[in-house]
Amino acid sequence: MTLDFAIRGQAGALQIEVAGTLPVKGVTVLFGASGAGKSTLLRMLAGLHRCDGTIRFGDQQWLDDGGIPSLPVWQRPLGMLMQQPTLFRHLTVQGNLDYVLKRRGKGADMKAIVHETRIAHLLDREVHTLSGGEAQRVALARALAGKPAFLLLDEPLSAVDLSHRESLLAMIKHIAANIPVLYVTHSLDEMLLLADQVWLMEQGRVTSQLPVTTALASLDGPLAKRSDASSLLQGNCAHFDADDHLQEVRVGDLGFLVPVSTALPTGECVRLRIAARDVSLCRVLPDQSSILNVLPASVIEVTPVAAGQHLVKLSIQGQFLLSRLSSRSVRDLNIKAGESVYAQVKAVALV
Ligand SMILES: Nc1ncnc2c1ncn2[C@@H]1O[C@H](COP(=O)(O)OP(=O)(O)OP(=O)(O)O)[C@@H](O)[C@H]1O
Repeated sequence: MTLDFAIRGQAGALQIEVAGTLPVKGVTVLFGASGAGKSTLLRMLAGLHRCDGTIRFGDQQWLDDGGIPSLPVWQRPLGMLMQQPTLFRHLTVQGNLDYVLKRRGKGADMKAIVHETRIAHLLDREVHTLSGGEAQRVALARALAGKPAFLLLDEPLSAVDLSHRESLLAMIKHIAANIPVLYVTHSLDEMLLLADQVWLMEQGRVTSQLPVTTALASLDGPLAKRSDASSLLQGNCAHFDADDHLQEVRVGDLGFLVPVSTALPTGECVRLRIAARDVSLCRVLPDQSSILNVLPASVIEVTPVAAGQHLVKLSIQGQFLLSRLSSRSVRDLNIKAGESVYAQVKAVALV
């Protein structure tokens, strides 16, 4: 079942008009400048901000221009997490969960949810005694208790301190394997870890809806223009060299060597994150280099991105890799579309 919508509404002076189909699987990251209308779009979908148009989930009509009253917020099978956890402060953690269970949590496996969100030790606590990270985990558990068909997450890590972000992100990633998520963030790290799709939002409009690998590598898009522009490659784990702690990851016919502390299961599907500034190019295969990953690639596109800097989009086994080079190197090496080169990848990480 998909969530299909074509809605419009007003947020102050900003007119929001968006049509889309939220994929039924994985994480769709909604990305855009501050004030683009991301939070308002989520609130519109949830029924918390007035809008016109249509929203349909399978055969369930949530909003209809034709005059059918819109489905009330609490009847929409959505779980929502805001920047600040919105819990009832006069209730305990258990009280907050019970509140949802009474209304729409019929059949929810609370044992599994409490375990998944690691809040068993918090159930008797008063909400006002929780840390930001703990409160957000309780809010996540409460969202899951309503047995949502979709999760709408609006910068859920912004009130969580750094030390708890990683575990909450891992939790969200795990949950997203079963429940589709629309996720608002400004963070490239979060996008690289979670996103399957990226929707770019500008001034109340969604201007592109792309797979994350394509969005990252779109040279005319906002992600490639960032100084921390990065690529994601999909691969499968192969041999682990226990002596040097290097995990081989096969990307098509090529193997990347990735430093890891422990071996990953052979065949496991992983993502490789490679910053554009960690990729340099050479014309011939260097015969003596400290760089472990030197791989043949072909140039797709070259564009200037900043003073004295060019971005090169490469194809490597049919996937995209970005390289940020000095304009002088681009000129001296005569890097242009269609050329064959070697990409020297200085740093690569598993995400
Ligand atoms: N209830 C409201 N009344 C008036 N203006 C509003 C209202 N809600 C949002 N706005 C305005 O609408 C615009 C979009 O706000 P919104 O919070 O949706 O943007 P955003 O993309 O989520 O931004 P950020 O990334 O900073 O959270 C902003 O200019 C905001 O001030």
